[in-house]
This record gives sequence, structure tokens and C-alpha cells, in this order.
Amino acid sequence: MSTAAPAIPPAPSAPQDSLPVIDLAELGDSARHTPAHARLARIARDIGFFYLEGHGIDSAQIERMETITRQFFALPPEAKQRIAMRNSRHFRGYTGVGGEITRLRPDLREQIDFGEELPPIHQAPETPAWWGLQGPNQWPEELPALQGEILAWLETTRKAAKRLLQAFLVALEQPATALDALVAQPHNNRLKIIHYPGQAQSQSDQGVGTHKDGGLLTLLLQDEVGGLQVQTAHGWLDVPPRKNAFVVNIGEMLELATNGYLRANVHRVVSPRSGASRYSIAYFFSPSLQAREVPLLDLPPHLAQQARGPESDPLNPLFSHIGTNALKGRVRSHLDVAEKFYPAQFAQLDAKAPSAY
Ligand SMILES: O=C(O)CCC(=O)C(=O)O
Ligand SMILES: [Fe+2]
Repeated sequence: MSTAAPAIPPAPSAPQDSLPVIDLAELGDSARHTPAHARLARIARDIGFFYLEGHGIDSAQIERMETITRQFFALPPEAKQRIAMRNSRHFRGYTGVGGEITRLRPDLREQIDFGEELPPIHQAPETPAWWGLQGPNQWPEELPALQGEILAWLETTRKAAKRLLQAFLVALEQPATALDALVAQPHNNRLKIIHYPGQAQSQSDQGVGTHKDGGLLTLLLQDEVGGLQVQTAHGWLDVPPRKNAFVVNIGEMLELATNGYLRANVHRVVSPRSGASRYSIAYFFSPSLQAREVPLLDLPPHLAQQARGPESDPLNPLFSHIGTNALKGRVRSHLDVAEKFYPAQFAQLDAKAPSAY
């Protein structure tokens, strides 16, 4: 258990001109509550986005990931299409530019989605459809080194994300074990490597449209180009690159667990200009499907009174059932996979609903 915490200062009313920086090393690995934890809680409540330093991930590993990401997207189109996501009921594999939909509009990015490398669950008639999310990845034969790098990255970032989640539990004065079920095996974390090609000014510049992330925490590495923006009360805030720092944001499942104390904030990526290219690596630390439901944390009164309740868009409802929510997110984004492998869920989609995210 943590010790008594000082009151959290009120939200800043002045516009912010840059994201705050959190140092994970400063938060430590013990249950002792410090002013750094109070600051973490305040930032994650107010804006829900920050740079993360002191994460302990070797810069050589980061560089290898950045290099292999570029190598993957430089493969011939046929090589990428051979591992297309539309072949995978587990939503793993390559999606070409315009193949993913956010807010009913195509995202101008190409990407490959990975997840924890686990055997598929046998689909008996009574097996819930969302167990289909678990399964193997697709790997390109033309870039054999990719598999080792990706699996190592899933492992390394999972450790950093777990340490950060632990720091949140201290910050929120929770028992260290409060979210153990969510981070237990079998893991359900996802990783996406992304290429945003440049767009002429006359065209759409939706690299990825306005959205919230669905999991617990997102740890993002971006290159030197920029284009990520976060919504604030004062308009869109640019999130320029910061060398070897992750950009971290809160996902909807952590917002739900904290009754809206922590904020899953809205963000988007604006395409780079014509001739340029942007690359990013997004790791989605997500609750284990096995845990079934997201628990509601019992916040101490001084934090509970600042909890806003989870923000749920009636047209894109948020479910506390982990599998239902995770599958809904994937189905909405990847209509081709949904139509092929999840016809019942596909039929329920209202393509005309102008959902906020
Ligand atoms: O590429 C980025 O900077 C952000 C990507 C993102 O927000 C997402 O894929 O959820
Ligand atoms: Fe996102």
C-alpha cells in the first residue's frame, strides 16, 4: 500500500505549448508515493499525454527497430501483400494506404500489425468471437530479421509499460496487485509499425484520423518528422519528436478502470508534405482477454472527486468487457477482415453512424 498522498493541484487553465516530460527512473519501483507520482497523476488526468524518459530501453534496440521498420516498408508491394491482414482472423499483417478507416474516412498510412505470438484458440460454436484476436503473426519471408526484432520489442516494451502501470497504481494510491489480472498471461498486447507517405496539399492529410486508443497505455516511438497532434481545451497541440523518448498516452480501458480520472485523450496524425515520409512504432499495452472485465479501482476520496466518469460516445459505446471492446475496435477499423471472419459483428456495424472516434 502507498502512503498518504499530497492533494493533486488543479488542472492548469493556461494553454500548454508542449507536452510534459515524465522520467520513469524518478518514479522508482517501490510503493512509496512521491511528488513525482502526484505530478504523473495530474498530467495523466489533465492531458493524458506525456513524453516518457528514463524508460531503460537501450538506444541500440530503438535504432534497430527504426531501421527494420524502414526496411520493411521498402519491400516490394507483392511481398507486403503476401502477408496482408485480410488473410488473418487475428487482425495481424499488412494494411496498405487507405485500408484502415477512422471516422469513416481512410487513413493515409501503410502499416503492419503484430501482437503477442500465441497459438490460436480453437473456435468451437460456444467460443466467444473475441478469442479470435489471439493467434500467430504473419512474417515476411523477405525480411527474416523482422521476427526477432518485433518479438524482442514486444518483450522490452511490455516490461517498461508494466513499470509505468505500477507507478500509476502508486500515484492513485492503489494496492500494487490491483490490476494484476489485466496484465497476466496470456498477454494481449499489440504493436503496429507505420509509414505515413507524404501528401500533396490539395489532397486529404488524414495520416490517421481523430481517435482515442483502446488499451491501457500506448508507448509510441516516432521519427524526426512530426505530425502527431493532441486535442486540448485550447486546440490541437503538436507533439514534436524528442530523441529516445516515448510518447505515452492513456487508453480507454485505463480511463474506465479509473472512472474517468485518467484521460484517454483524442489525437490524430497529419500527413507529412509531399516527398517526405514519416515512420512510427506504436505499442498498445492492453488488458488480457482472459481477465474478462476491467475492474473499477476504488480511488481515495480526494482523487475520486476529480474523476469525470468515463466518456462514452453513444455511437461508439465503450464496454467494460475486454474481449467485446477489443473486437469492436478491430472490426470498426478493418472492415475487410470483419466481413470475412466476423460476419455477425460486421452486420451489426452501422456504417452511417458518424461516431466521434
Ligand atoms: O503514428 C503516430 O504518431 C500515432 C499513431 C496512433 O495514434 C495510433 O496508431 O493509434
Ligand atoms: Fe492512437
